[in-house]
Amino acid sequence: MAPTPSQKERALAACRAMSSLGIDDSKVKSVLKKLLKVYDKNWELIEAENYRVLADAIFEDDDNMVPELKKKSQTADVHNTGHSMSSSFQNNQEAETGCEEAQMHVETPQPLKRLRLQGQESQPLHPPPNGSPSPSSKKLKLDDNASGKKPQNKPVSSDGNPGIATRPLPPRDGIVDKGKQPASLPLNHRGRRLPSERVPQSIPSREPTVEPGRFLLPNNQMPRTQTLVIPKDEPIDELTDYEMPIAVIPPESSVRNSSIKNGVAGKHSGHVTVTSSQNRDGVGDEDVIPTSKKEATCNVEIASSTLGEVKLSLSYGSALQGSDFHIPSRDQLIKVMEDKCLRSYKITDPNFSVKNLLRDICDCMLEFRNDSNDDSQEGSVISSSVDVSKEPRAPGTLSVVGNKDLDTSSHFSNGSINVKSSDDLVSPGSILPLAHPNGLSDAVPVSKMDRTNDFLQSNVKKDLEDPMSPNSHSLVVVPQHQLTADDIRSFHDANDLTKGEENVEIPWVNETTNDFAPSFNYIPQNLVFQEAYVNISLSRVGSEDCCSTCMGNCVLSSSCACANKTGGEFAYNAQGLLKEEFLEECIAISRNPQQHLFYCKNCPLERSKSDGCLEPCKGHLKRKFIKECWSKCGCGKQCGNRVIQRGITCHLQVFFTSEGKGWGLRTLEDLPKGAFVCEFVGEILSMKELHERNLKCTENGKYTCPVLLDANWDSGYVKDEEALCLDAASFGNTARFINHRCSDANLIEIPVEVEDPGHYYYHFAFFTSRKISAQEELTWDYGIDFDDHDHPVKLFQCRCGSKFCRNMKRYSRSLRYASIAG
Ligand SMILES: C[S@@+](CC[C@H](N)C(=O)[O-])C[C@H]1O[C@@H](n2cnc3c(N)ncnc32)[C@H](O)[C@@H]1O
Repeated sequence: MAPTPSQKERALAACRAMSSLGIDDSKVKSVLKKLLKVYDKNWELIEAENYRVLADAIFEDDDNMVPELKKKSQTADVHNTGHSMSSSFQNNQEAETGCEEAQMHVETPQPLKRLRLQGQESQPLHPPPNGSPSPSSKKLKLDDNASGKKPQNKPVSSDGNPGIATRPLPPRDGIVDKGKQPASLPLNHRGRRLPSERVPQSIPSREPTVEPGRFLLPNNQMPRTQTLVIPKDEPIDELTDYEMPIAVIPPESSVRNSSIKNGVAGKHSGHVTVTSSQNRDGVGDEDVIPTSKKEATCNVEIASSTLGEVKLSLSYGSALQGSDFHIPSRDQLIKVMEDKCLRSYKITDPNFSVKNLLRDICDCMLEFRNDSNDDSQEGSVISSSVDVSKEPRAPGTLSVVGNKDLDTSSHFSNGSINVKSSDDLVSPGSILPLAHPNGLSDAVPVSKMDRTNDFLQSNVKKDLEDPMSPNSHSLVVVPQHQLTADDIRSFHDANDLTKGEENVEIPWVNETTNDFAPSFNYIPQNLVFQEAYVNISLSRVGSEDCCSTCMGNCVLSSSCACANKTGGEFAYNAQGLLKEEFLEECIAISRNPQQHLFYCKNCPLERSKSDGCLEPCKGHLKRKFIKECWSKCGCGKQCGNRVIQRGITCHLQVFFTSEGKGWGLRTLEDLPKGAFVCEFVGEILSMKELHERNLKCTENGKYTCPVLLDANWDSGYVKDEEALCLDAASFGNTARFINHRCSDANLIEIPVEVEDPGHYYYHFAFFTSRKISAQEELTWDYGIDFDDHDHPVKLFQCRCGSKFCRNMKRYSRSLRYASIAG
């Protein structure tokens, strides 16, 4: 059909727009013709977003030219090949409509779906002029499921994430004895350290340690975590001020052929990754990760530090170190990149440039600066750069460090792009999570940036060795998934999810998925939520409840009033470990609960359900208590009968389990039998409050993580506000990560009386039930009866792996019955 004059004008305008992209008129016209047909002459759609649809169609047509030609030659139908729409477009249409005619009636957005199958997520969306649905926005919607976004493997977490089953209630044989969820403070058996003595110990680890916050891919893929790539043993003081590294763009084929992994060049390839992760001895961890040529990949990292730095780092593996590799000029690089953006990602906006893109990425990241970061110290300037291109062992590394005012116009020489970076110093403190713009990899590098203009070796070393150095601010891993406001608010420092609340740092790592540690508020001590009555007063501590006449270390004496309350003997020996006999008794009670149950006449748990019909008590475990010395005692703070009060002293790590249990807790050091690990800390709730929370669980998906403090419910009528539990779902400590294991768990929970002689409120402390090796996961038996579907907390399918697994038995039993019945 002959175009009307206005159509002609529009066609000319389209040709002009496309010619600015280097596309010739004949090509434009042929594709335009098809588009008009498909869009029923809806020019607005074609003109929208600077002829984006048209450009898409042309590029796709080009992309498919070769297969199309092949196909046509096979079918001996070669005419019009150069003028057809993309073969995939056409083939799709043909498949869907069956004939050319039908294409005319296809709804306008439909072709767009096909036209934008790849990499369109990040393209700007502008509504079309006539207010009709934007092709791109429509496309985004349509492609939601096909966007290639990696589905997030949601961790099972007790903090309210779906899939988290919490709550261990009492168990065995239908008897409710305790419910629990992990959380809490780790203390060490040798826990002599005072809270004030926050001197870190070195963390012995036998296995390759995983840096805090690092995400590692399974199957021996390379760790994503990386830091400044600094050549080992390489004189860093030769690095040029302000020069930003860069260099090496691998041949197109190399990039294309390499799967995007988080390769970090290692010893074998001559690369060394130095991270700022440090243990408490202040010794910087160095992770030298070898990578084979086969594994050589490109790796994209984006990170920021509390100093307001933004670092973009592109690195390439060893395969690129061939003799024919050369560093391109900046102009070459930018031209190739812009061409690639145009061709591969269909970015047709004339305002687009790679430089702007880099600047925008840095700006976006800096937008995440929080309030504390805004308290910048005036006058301080960070300008740092590393010219990695000078580093013979790390050729292939392209890094851009950006600050607020990224100056991409800086000089360029000898194959390096130099970026001046500067920003006001940001007060140290919080670490900012940042969004990852390209979803390539989630590395979390940690880097030490010198405050002065030089990135001198001496300074680097100093920073790496001194965790208190003002420059020792870790950059943060940027996970692949989009961060929610919740993520950002609750982001946990990978080096210490306790946020400094404990005597020791407790890092977290995820070697399995891209998820952050769950969000919750870390509290080192139990806190009353609202209604719970916790009566801690000195006047309630009678002379029989304290050893006011003692001096020094009670454990060295034969007995005292406090020991009397623990059954006549101290529970701890002189080394601060549980005495064997005491521990074995506790273990026996836990493993044979049926023989140690009591039944309340008026069970607070049943009462809390308040559904008008009071069910009989299902039973609670009668436990052995430890009575520790406290403020009214005459002994000193160093008394050996004050173990759990000192808090966590052993080195623990939160990690993402590979067995489908979500996050878990493990020890980083060998622990002897009877050692205190941590206390279960959470909000202190009345049973009624717990019940109300549980009712809301199904609505908000946030499951409680409770432990009943029911060990004293046999003492008579327990008032509602005195029947307590601890919920660690929102406020808790490290113990909230301890997973359940049926029967042969390596931790045992023991009630400890410190402040309240009444035993309505007590501490719920975890001790090792056997020797535990470094790297072993810590577990305890929640006491769950997996057949009891009546208790208020969601059950989970147990993956404890124990041969005594109660859930597994039930499962296999039901299978057996099923097969008999069948
Ligand atoms: C207190 S939380 C423990 C930490 C939890 N894994 C997380 O990711 O936050 C208890 C929850 O962990 C999971 N869990 C604990 N032990 C488990 C086990 N043996 N098998 C499967 N899931 C388990 C369940 O979802 C349970 O509700």
